[in-house]
Order: sequence, then structure tokens, then C-alpha cells
Amino acid sequence: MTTPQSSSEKSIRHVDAVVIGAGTAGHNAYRQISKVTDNVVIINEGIWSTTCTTMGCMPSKLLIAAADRAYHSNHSDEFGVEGNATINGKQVMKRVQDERDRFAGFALKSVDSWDENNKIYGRAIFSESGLIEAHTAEGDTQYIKADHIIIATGSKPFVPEGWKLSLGDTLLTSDTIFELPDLPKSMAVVGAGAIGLELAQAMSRLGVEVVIFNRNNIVGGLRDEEINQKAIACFSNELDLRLNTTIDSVTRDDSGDTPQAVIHYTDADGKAQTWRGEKVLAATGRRNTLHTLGLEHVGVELDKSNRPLNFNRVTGKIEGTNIYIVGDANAYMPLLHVSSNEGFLSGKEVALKISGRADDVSMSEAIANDSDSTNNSNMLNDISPEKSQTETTAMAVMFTEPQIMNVGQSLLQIKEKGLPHVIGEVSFDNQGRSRVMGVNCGLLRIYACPETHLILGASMVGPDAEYLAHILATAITNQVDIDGLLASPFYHPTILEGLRTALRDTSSKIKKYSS
Ligand SMILES: Cc1cc2nc3c(=O)[nH]c(=O)nc-3n(C[C@H](O)[C@H](O)[C@H](O)COP(=O)(O)OP(=O)(O)OC[C@H]3O[C@@H](n4cnc5c(N)ncnc54)[C@H](O)[C@@H]3O)c2cc1C
Ligand SMILES: NC(=O)c1ccc[n+]([C@@H]2O[C@H](COP(=O)([O-])OP(=O)(O)OC[C@H]3O[C@@H](n4cnc5c(N)ncnc54)[C@H](O)[C@@H]3O)[C@@H](O)[C@H]2O)c1
Repeated sequence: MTTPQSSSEKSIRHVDAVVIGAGTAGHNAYRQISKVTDNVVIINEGIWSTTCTTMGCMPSKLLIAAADRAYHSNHSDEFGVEGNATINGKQVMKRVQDERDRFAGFALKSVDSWDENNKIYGRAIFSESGLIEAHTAEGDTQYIKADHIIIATGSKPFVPEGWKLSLGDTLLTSDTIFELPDLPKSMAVVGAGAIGLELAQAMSRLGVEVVIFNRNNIVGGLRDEEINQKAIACFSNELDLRLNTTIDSVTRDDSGDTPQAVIHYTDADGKAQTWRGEKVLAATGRRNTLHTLGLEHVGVELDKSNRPLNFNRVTGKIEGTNIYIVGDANAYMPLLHVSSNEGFLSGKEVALKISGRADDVSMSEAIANDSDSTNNSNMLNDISPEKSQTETTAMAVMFTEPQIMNVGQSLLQIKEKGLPHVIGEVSFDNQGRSRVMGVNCGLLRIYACPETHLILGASMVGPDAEYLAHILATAITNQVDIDGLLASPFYHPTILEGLRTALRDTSSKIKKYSS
């Protein structure tokens, strides 16, 4: 519906709901709302195929898949299998791009099926009057008034100031690295977080000369120093990790045949050093863009880290407003499954409100009856009326080798809160199946409450960490205690038997604590 405004000559479109951002969170929210109304708009600048499929989770895992093939072909001598794999960089990148485009195609097919009248290609901001202004690529501005607003604007790579200008096209971010037509000869990866570790190891395994710089002595953002030290030890077996370094300046040298990136840095011993090579990957974090949206005009306050205040961690709703902020945009847990769940739940809640069913249908019933909700069933406990609303159990996995995983509360959080806890652990250095498979480097630590015997959290570097993460997150979510987990069968010989050893260690420490 379009209402002409005589005073300002503006044409204001009044909609039931607007979704800003067409990534995973925005797609999920839009799909739910469009089930109950056609009077919904989704505004998006840039790609419509989602960060995860196009420049995030999927292309990074495709690159890692190629890298692991290469690495194991060349590093199986101890098994009596000698190999000398040739890496065809162009074919590596072609498969990454072809498969990535296939995944992106599914997302775009869904977008194509949406009513063209409901899609606006442009950038949204809030005006002083509280209207949403959509600035389109053609230079038009559309004015929108919405009864419900879902902000799903994601995050962008953070690049230190001046680097783009100094490094030009020798600088890569996760937005550009998957577009390379071939593998570079050498690369500095700045940042040893999730993106830095995953991509540095993949590139190194594909024969690129890689060094990783990190400003502190922490890899993968680990908050348990023992796991951190173990991770550093495991990765140092194959990666050139330069931790505790300060990048003083970056420049570019165009004097030779190929442009060279140059990094001047101070190493861990305080010595001035220089690195030269073909590319620099800035993996120095991602930032949301909430501060650029004019949210102050609609009563949303942000903290120093650009996170919304008065925020419901389950649905993303800003209390006292009709606004939801979901996915990477709220900067609380910038992970795919969280973006997906938050987009779905906010969209579902808005759909129930629009259809006037919010009061008579509980969210759990709505989800149980929803054919799209299979991925979101873990949220049922969080939002059923019988239980108070709680946050999703935190879970993160890094797809390095060995993998890193964290679930529940970190050791740092537990200590800061002063919670009573014991720590049970297992080393994977000599664990049976890990040794059989030649993947024996790792450590798992489980933090448990000695009073309730419940798991508070866990951290691990080691093989199959992705599966252990899911088991432990399920136990935390469903409040299965240590004995409950130990009562489950563990097949022999599996890497998961390591989990049983850690649980037994936790159990014996609980007994000692209590006696
Ligand atoms: C290299 C890499 C690897 C990753 N690997 C994993 C992984 O293995 N597992 C995992 O769980 N997570 C992973 N992630 C994180 C995951 O990709 C994100 O958490 C997820 O994609 C965020 O989805 P979203 O919907 O919040 O945002 P996005 O998908 O980024 O969507 C936001 C959309 O909003 C648009 N937009 C922004 N501002 C505006 C505006 N003002 N107006 C209109 N539109 C706007 C953007 O252009 C974009 O289209 C990875 C990320 C990267 C970069
Ligand atoms: N497997 C996964 O789930 C996965 C994979 C990739 C990315 N992600 C998501 O993407 C987010 C962003 O990842 P990221 O790795 O870019 O960010 P991050 O915040 O995890 O890590 C950034 C790292 O860069 C370092 N750093 C920052 N500035 C630096 C500087 N000037 N010099 C040296 N080091 C510097 C930091 O100390 C930190 O170790 C993650 O938090 C995660 O949510 C998830």
C-alpha cells in the first residue's frame, strides 16, 4: 500500500514487516513472515546468496577439503604409503568456485521465487523521523513504514586502517580469497582466529608458503590456557606461527615482475623483522555495521562493542520496540546455526503477531507444526511456555586439523562468575583410535559442577572434535549429567572413547571434591 504524503511529497509504503539483509538470518525471517502476509518487504544490498554459501562456511570448507586430500597424499609415509601429489592450483580454485556456486544457486532459487514487488535492491537506513529509507543502486530512495522490523545485516571483514591503500590487490579478505583464479606462491595470514587458522592451514597444505601473525599468544580465541598451549603445539608441527607479534606497517613493492606485499613487524623477542610475499590475508576479525544504520532514531542503543542493549537473546527482540536484531548483526554469537535460528524465531514471532495468533499459539506449537522447523527443534526447550526462555547452548567448531571446539561456558567465564567446578581431561596424544589413524595430537577438558554433576562447558583441540562438541552440547542443553553420559554406550575402537575417559576423570574429581 502506498500513501502519498502531501507535506513532504514523499511516498511512504506501509508494510506489515520489513526484513533488512538477505543473508541466512534474513532469508529465514522472510520465509516465515511471507507465509502469513504478502505485505512484507526485504531490502538487501550486495549479494542475495548469503555470506555463508558465497564467501564463508562453504567455500572455506571446500578449500579445506582439497587441502586435506593434498596433505594426506603427501604425508602418509609412516603408513608405508609414499606419495608425491601434484597440486593444480587452478583446478583447486575452480572446484571451490563451482561447488560454491552450486550451493549459492539453491539460495538464489529461493530468492527468485519471492514476489519481485517485495524485494528492494539497496541499502537501508533509519531516517530521523524513524522511517526506513532504502537507497537503491539506481539512485532512488524508497520510504517505508513497518509494523515489525527485522534487522539481519550481518558483519563484514575488519581490515586495519590504511591497509587497503598500502597493499592494493595484494590484500585479501574472506570476501575476495575464494575468487582467486589460482593459488598464490606465498601468503601472510594476519590473525589466528577461526578464519586465519582454517585458511592458513588449507593454503599451507596446498603448497602455499604461509606464515601466520597474531598479536597475542592465543590461537582460535581459546579461553583455556592448557588447550591453547596444546593447540599451539599441534599446529606448530606444520605451520609457521608467529605469535605475540606487532605489525608496525604494511607496504607494497612494485619494482619486480610480480607485486610484493611487505610487512614490517616486531617479533615476540622485540626485534624488528620484515616479511615479503605475494598476498596478505587480513583475518583480523569481522564487525557488524549497526552503528551506521541510524538506530538511535528508533530507540535502539548500542554498547561499546556495537551490540544492542535491552536485547532478548532468544528471539533477538529489542525490548520495548517492534525491532529484532538477528544473526551476525547483533554480534553475540556470529555463527551460521545461530543466525539461522534467530532469523527463524524472529520471523515466526512476527508472523504470529501479524496473523493475530501470538496470544493463542505458543511458539513451541508453531514450530512443531512448521515444515521448515527441522533445523530449529533444538530451540523448542528454549521457548516452550513451561520453561523460562534461555539462550541456546554455545557451540563453536573450527575445521582445522586437529579441530578446535568449545561448548557451553568457557573456563574464563566460569572463573569470572566464581562457579564451583572441577576439570576432567583426556589427552589424545596416545588415545587408541587416534593413534591408529595417525591423528594423535590433542586435549579435551570438561568443566563440571561438583554439586549438580552437570557439565558447564568444555574445550578441545583434537580429532573428531566436531562430534564431541555435539554430544556435549546435547548433554548441556538437556541437562544430562556426567553419570547419565557415562551410562551411554561407547563403541570400540572410536575416538569418542576419549570422551568417556575424560568423563570418568571428571567423575573421579567430583568424588574427591565432595569427600
Ligand atoms: C570465511 C568464513 C568462514 C565461516 N565458516 C563458518 C563455519 O564453518 N560455521 C559457522 O557456523 N559459521 C561460519 N562462518 C560465519 C557465518 O558465515 C555467519 O555467521 C553467517 O553467514 C551470518 O549470517 P547473517 O544472515 O547474519 O549475515 P549475512 O549472510 O552476512 O547477511 C547479511 C546481509 O545484509 C546485507 N546488508 C548489510 N547492511 C545492509 C543494509 N544497511 N541494508 C540492506 N542490506 C544490508 C549484506 O549485504 C548481506 O547480504 C564463517 C564466516 C566466514 C567469513
Ligand atoms: N568454523 C567456524 O565456525 C568459523 C570459521 C570461520 C569464521 N567463523 C566466524 O567468523 C568470525 C570472524 O573470524 P576471524 O577469524 O576473522 O575473527 P576472530 O576475532 O576470531 O580472530 C581475529 C584474530 O586476529 C587477531 N588480530 C586482530 N588484529 C590483529 C593485528 N593487527 N595483528 C595481528 N593479529 C591481529 C586477533 O588477536 C584474533 O586472534 C568468527 O568469530 C566466527 O564467528 C567461524
